[in-house]
Amino acid sequence: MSGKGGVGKSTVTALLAIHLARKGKKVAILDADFLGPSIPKLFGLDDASIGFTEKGIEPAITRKYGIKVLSIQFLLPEKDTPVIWRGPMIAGVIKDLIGKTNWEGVDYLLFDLPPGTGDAPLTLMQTANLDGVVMVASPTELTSIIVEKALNMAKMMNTRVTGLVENMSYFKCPHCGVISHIFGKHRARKLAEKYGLEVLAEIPIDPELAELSDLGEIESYETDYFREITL
Ligand SMILES: Nc1ncnc2c1ncn2[C@@H]1O[C@H](COP(=O)(O)OP(=O)(O)OP(=O)(O)O)[C@@H](O)[C@H]1O
Repeated sequence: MSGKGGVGKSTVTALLAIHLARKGKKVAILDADFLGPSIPKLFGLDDASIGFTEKGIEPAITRKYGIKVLSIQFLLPEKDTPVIWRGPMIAGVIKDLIGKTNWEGVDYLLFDLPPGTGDAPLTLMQTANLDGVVMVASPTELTSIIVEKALNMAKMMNTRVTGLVENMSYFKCPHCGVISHIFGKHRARKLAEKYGLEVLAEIPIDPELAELSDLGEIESYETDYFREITL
């Protein structure tokens, strides 16, 4: 989850799923960002369809690492159909998708959430028996109160925070290799210290990552920024 939008939640969810899959784990992603689902696009699954068997909804499968992906996008009549739902509807659909999908054999189920502390994180924290929350933030957001609000939500809901991911943390010049902390240095580390949390990854701004994401080829992104994650 994240306090604000556009900080790279979906990108980080995808990179974390790839990290775990490369370690031999069976991974699934439930795209719970119904209003702005972007997980299918990252994996080139825009035109994917899902199946229905006696075991429930069968998610789409990514090409390279066999990650199971379920998104509301797969259930809409047209790609550009908006989802216009009030809170109780969102909560109901999240519960349905968790309960009625075939997650058999999956070691890790990741949820990509919409930004903020709204209905989707509330529903998951109340009903999904989560192992933890990965908080994603950009350096600029890390000094604002908004990340702390999200951290406090997890605390109030008795949900463990697995750790922080600082996205767009720095930029490494492709010509000379110099690292520039454009938006400030080690902000996640400072916040992690304050809350006794772990920094799971510091991910740079990388045009290659943006391009592969746009092309639906995020599984071809080779660099892994994640440290060992203990759940
Ligand atoms: N580290 C990065 N380097 C380069 N581009 C990035 C990086 N992280 C994210 N982006 C780009 O920034 C944009 C927003 O990322 P993303 O969709 O993952 O954010 P989000 O937090 O999930 O957004 P939303 O709040 O809309 O759900 C995308 O175009 C993505 O490719």
